[in-house]
Formats: sequence, C-alpha cells, structure tokens
Amino acid sequence: MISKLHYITQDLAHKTHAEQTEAACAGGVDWVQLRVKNQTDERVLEIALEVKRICDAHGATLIINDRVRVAKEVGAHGVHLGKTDMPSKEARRVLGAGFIIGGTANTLDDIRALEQAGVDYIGLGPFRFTETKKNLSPVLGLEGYRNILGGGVSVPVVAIGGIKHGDITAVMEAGPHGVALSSLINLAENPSASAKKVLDILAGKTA
Ligand SMILES: Cc1ncc(COP(=O)(O)OP(=O)(O)O)c(N)n1
Ligand SMILES: Cc1nc(C(=O)O)sc1CCOP(=O)(O)O
Ligand SMILES: [Mg+2]
Repeated sequence: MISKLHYITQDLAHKTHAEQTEAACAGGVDWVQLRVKNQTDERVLEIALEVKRICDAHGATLIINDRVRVAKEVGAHGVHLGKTDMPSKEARRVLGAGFIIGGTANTLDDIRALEQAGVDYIGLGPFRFTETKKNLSPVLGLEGYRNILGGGVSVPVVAIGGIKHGDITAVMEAGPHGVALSSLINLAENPSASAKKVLDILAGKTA
C-alpha cells in the first residue's frame, strides 16, 4: 500500500541521512525516500545500507531516489525516478514486477505518460517554491492540484514541494492520495514531533 506520508531525507551539513531517518521514524513515519545528491553510487549504497537497517527496525518502506542500481543492491522496496532519471519502463525491466516505482509529474500530460508507463505512484509538484530542490518547475498551488486531479487519476498521487503543516488539509482537499515532505521534518527543531504532527493532520486528529 502506498503511504499517505512520503518522508524524504536531504543533504544536510549537520545531520546524516541515517540520523534524519531515525528521527522521522521515531515520529511514526512508515515510508522513507533516501534522497542523496552529488555522490557516487558506491557512497549512496553505503548510506542506503545504514538507512535500510533503520527502516527495517521500524517496519518502514524504503524508496531510493534516482539510483536504480543502488535500490536493487540494497534490497529497497522501491525507487523514485524523475524526468532526467532512468525511464520507468526501463526500471521496471531491471527491477521486476514487485518493486515500487514512483515517478515525478508537473502536468496532467506527465501524469498520463506515467500511468501508461506503469508506475505505482506519482509525485506531483511543486506545490510552492522550495529551497530543497534546484530547477523547480512552475508552482502549482491549490488551483493547479484541483485542475490536474479533478478529472481523475488511476495511480496514487502525492503532492510535493514546500508543503507546511498549515497547508496539508487544504492540499488533501484538492484530491491527492497523500503528501511528500522533506525540510518541514528535517529542519524542524524537533523532527519527530514535526513528523507526528503531519500524521495527526492526515489522520484528521488536528488541523
Ligand atoms: C515523491 C517525490 N516526488 C517528486 C520527486 C522529485 O524527483 P525528481 O524530479 O527526480 O527530482 P530529485 O528529487 O531527484 O531532485 C521526489 N524525489 N519524490
Ligand atoms: C524533491 C522535490 N521534488 C519536487 C518537485 O516538484 O518535483 S519539490 C521537492 C522538494 C521537497 O522538499 P520540501 O518538502 O523540503 O519542499
Ligand atoms: Mg531524480
């Protein structure tokens, strides 16, 4: 099952990906995307092995960003691929039917192409400007999500990009299956509490 909260690690000078993952999982996160930029596959594999141990201890799903070879070698549950990464059809040939493959979309045309390619979920963004990713596509805002998702999509879609606690209820009302978040959790004073707050909002326990 595709989680409603896709937690994503990020490159930070003061905190390792393993430390970030431990804090997020302590807050209840059950879906972790390891997102390491500008490192060799060998280094990402080392980090992924560490993060996999933490995910396994918490029963969390592990998705590797960008790197199909690393995802396979570490025994992750899945991989997330954007427009400049390996095409998802090719990744499916490499990884097989049971592997989770996620794809990035910025438009309805992107979504239709990913549906055809057989991905398991789609990250649709950006909701708003964010420092976490370079070369962002134009922001969608609530209106963008309403327009794109209004006609129905056959694959679970998670909204991504600059989402804060106060946005989540309105974003979910625009129609996605869930949300994907990075800095809201990683840069919080208390990342576990920030993650728990997201989960409480998604569960309708608080606004
Ligand atoms: C859930 C989710 N959605 C979108 C992205 C972005 O992927 P991509 O476009 O490949 O950009 P990078 O993350 O690789 O910089 C994502 N990672 N996760
Ligand atoms: C990784 C990523 N992809 C995006 C897209 O629009 O495709 S926005 C984004 C960054 C998500 O991090 P934060 O929650 O800190 O903004
Ligand atoms: Mg990518």
